[in-house]
Amino acid sequence: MAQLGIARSFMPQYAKLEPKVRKGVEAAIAKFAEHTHAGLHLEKISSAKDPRIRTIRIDQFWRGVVLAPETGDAYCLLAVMGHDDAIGWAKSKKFSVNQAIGVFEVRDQDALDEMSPALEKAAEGTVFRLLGHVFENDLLRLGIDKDVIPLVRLLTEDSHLLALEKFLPEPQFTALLALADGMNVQQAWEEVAKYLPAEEKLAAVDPDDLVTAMRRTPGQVVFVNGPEELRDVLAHPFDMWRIFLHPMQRRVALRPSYSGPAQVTGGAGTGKTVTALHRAKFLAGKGGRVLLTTFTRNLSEALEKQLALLVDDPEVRERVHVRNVDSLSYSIVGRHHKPGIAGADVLEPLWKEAAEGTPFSPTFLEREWEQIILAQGLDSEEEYLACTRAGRGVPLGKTQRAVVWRAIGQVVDGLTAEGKSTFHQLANEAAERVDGPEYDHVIVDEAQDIHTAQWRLLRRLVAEGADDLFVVGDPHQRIYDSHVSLTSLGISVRGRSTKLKLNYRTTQEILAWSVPLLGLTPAQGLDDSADTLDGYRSPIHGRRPVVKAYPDMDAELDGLVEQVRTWLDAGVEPGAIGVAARYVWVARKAAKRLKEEGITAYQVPSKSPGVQVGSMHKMKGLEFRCIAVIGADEKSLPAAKAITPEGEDPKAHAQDVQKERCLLFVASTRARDHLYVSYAGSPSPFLPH
Ligand SMILES: Nc1ncnc2c1ncn2[C@@H]1O[C@H](COP(=O)(O)OP(=O)(O)OP(=O)(O)O)[C@@H](O)[C@H]1O
Repeated sequence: MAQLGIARSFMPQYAKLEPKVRKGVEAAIAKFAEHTHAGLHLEKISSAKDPRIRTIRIDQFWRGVVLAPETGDAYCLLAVMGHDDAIGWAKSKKFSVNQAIGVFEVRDQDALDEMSPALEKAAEGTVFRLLGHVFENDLLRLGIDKDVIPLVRLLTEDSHLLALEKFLPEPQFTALLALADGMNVQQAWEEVAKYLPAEEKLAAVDPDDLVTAMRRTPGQVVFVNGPEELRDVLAHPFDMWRIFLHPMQRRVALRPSYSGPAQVTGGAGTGKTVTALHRAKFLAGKGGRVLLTTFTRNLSEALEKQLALLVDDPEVRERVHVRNVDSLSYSIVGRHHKPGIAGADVLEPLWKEAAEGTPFSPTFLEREWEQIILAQGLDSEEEYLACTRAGRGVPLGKTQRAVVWRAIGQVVDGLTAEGKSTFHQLANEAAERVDGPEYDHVIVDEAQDIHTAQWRLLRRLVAEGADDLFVVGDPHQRIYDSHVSLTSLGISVRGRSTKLKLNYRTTQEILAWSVPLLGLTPAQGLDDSADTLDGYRSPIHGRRPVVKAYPDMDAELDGLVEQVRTWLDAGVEPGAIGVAARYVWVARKAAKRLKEEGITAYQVPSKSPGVQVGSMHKMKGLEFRCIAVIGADEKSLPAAKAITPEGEDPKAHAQDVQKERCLLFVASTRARDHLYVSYAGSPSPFLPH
């Protein structure tokens, strides 16, 4: 039986085929299993850049593109396209084994050849060369193909190098980008080494052995063993994350063991959740009981769905318990008594009343409670008087602390009288009530927004040791008040932290627009170190975001309706369109207007198939093909109500402004293909000028 590899490039094309054509493809693939090399009718292509490329007939119109190495009985299915496109695609590609790291690589040789004259012309006018300082031997050591080096020698500008990204294999492009960014050869090698196969020691690299190279590159080619595995791969062509992990994701998710807590960070859309899901499957597959937790219920529901796609074995699935942190606290406390949850209707008047007659605002008091008293689990006035108030911007003397303690006590008593608590109080109670570890592994997604009290609970749910905690988050997406220091909770991820940099969701154009929204303040990581988005990028390209100004809200909503109609007319499914606003009332108004115009729209989270409209907070962790961010005006972003006055607490003020920036960033980076931003009146100061 022949060995059959399916390439990553094949999947999105297969996903778009009509069911009838898919059947044809499946029948053609089945032949691979039945035949040996000689028995298959594979057509050679004249004047192809690589002599090993073939096509296979699916029907009159469709062709599969197959790589058939000269020796052995292995094939790789690379693409499925209409006849002419298939021939054009197949002719242009060249396949090779990376000489430094032994992985399988594809490059678009036609495109590179076509670029060459333009680069030569640009190089004629200057002696400067972007990579002129790098020796040829070093380029080869970094895995740059010797046939590519002449082109590299012509580069005079960063933009020329960036133009090669689409046509070069990723490890080679990464090496060149690192060198162009000013890294030395050793530093560039560290970037390339991220693509090293998982093998402990790389065997000698044979430039002609494409099959071994393919097997070493599971992010690009998956070999199927038998019809069942093939059926499984073909059953979910849209969900490539199930099978084709990036080498970094694979290394992090499938590492046999971490000696203690591990952390994965990375900008929006870099596949952190995907990595967490694979880690959960991996650990449960080894027999462990896994808690996979996240921030909200709709996020935990999304995790459940993805896990169902990823894990076939019911016994393994059974061992992964998916629960958002609030419902976890609720159910643990619920073992002892039925908790009552205090909403804003209860809390707001209590804080207002407590602040009266004190020099402090209700927000200041609430923050002091959340960030100091609940976060440190302080139970008595003595403890509060003696505690350090790291993170707060205004020092409080003993007398002031006594006033604050009394005011907060009044709120807590008010809640107790009503039989209610907040979720953070509940987390504290749950942490006290658990008898001991209930899981072997705890995996936390959206970790940046988990409150310290909730961390204490999570810490208690798993015994300290190897593979206890796997923490996944992005401090640039912090949209709540939790400024957690894992180190201060005794959770050290030192030496076990990885950053993902490649965005899988959003186009480079959307990223380039969105990242500056975050401003210049570096984000504080959960491990207390500054976190930057250096190297964060996307290989996908598309349209630039559109920013529209309107005279008033009515006109802005008309503009929204027009934009949503344009997307719908272009064939975008209603459920793949998201509309985000800073305020819930604006989101409601937008949904109402869309409905009045005959467009089905629902508030997020909704399972119904319509345009998904919601506040920016509700957009956390979700993704859409198209996003409209509305109400991005100066009064809404930052939202005055959410900002502590600078005079009251400068630190809290700065954190609040940053949180508002993050919100806009989160909303904008939910878009896969299109981002539309609008405002009425004056624009938010966060928008690019
Ligand atoms: N290896 C992969 N192959 C294909 N698609 C991937 C891969 N990894 C992630 N993706 C896709 O990229 C998108 C973003 O992934 P994911 O939600 O895991 O990112 P994230 O870092 O958690 O994002 P955010 O922080 O914005 O919530 C998803 O559509 C996911 O399916």
